[in-house]
Amino acid sequence: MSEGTLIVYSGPSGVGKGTILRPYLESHPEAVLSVSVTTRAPRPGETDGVEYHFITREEFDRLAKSDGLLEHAEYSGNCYGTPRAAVERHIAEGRDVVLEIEVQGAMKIRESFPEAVFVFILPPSYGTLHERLAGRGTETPEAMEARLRTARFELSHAAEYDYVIVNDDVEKAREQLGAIITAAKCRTRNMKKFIDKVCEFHEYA
Ligand SMILES: Nc1ncnc2c1ncn2[C@@H]1O[C@H](COP(=O)(O)OP(=O)(O)OP(=O)(O)O)[C@@H](O)[C@H]1O
Ligand SMILES: Nc1nc2c(ncn2[C@@H]2O[C@H](COP(=O)(O)O)[C@@H](O)[C@H]2O)c(=O)[nH]1
Repeated sequence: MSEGTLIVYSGPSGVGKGTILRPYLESHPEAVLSVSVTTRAPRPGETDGVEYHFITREEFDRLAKSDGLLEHAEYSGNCYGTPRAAVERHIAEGRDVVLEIEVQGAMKIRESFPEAVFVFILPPSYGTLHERLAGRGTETPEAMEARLRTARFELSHAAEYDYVIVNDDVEKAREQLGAIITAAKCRTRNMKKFIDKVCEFHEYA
């Protein structure tokens, strides 16, 4: 069995990452979204263990110290991290794993998993990003300002990703994401074990 593909998926808050990704996950049961741990409070409608594992700062520090996180970062005053065990298990089982994480964490994954595929979602403009975040209505005005400030830093790192999708049209962006993941899964570096096995078979056939 070939290993699954690790997909690192980033973009500023409110750009539409969740909106684009959700249907992909629904129609690709072989792909899983890693459920991060966070110290931020749940938003209305969020459930512990579904969108995030909501934990205290003490629990977060313990996990980070015991090497239980693949990466972690601070974002807008809260801590976020990717639980290591579930990701490693899914990849070994041949499942694709999506990490929806911010830029600092993505750069750490780049060092530890250079074979991962890195996708960044861009808004058509900064003004549109503002409108979408405001339209979602989940943030206080202060939190929204902080997220928009962070967005400038994140946008300055977009060119370091393998692929960039401009989310000016949800359907088009969804198609592009599907095409990128399909192509990434065929890369020789993801298929190396499989290729080696086929070559071995031919030697002895
Ligand atoms: N192409 C689009 N055109 C118009 N509105 C959009 C588009 N894509 C997403 N939206 C809207 O923008 C808002 C933010 O989208 P979403 O919650 O998916 O962003 P996000 O990047 O996942 O944010 P966060 O990182 O904060 O969770 C939502 O209200 C969504 O309906
Ligand atoms: N470095 C990490 N970033 C993460 C992780 N889980 C989520 N995130 C990113 O944080 C921001 C804010 O998320 P929100 O749910 O509060 O809007 C967003 O960019 C997420 O992609 C993680 O495990 N590590």
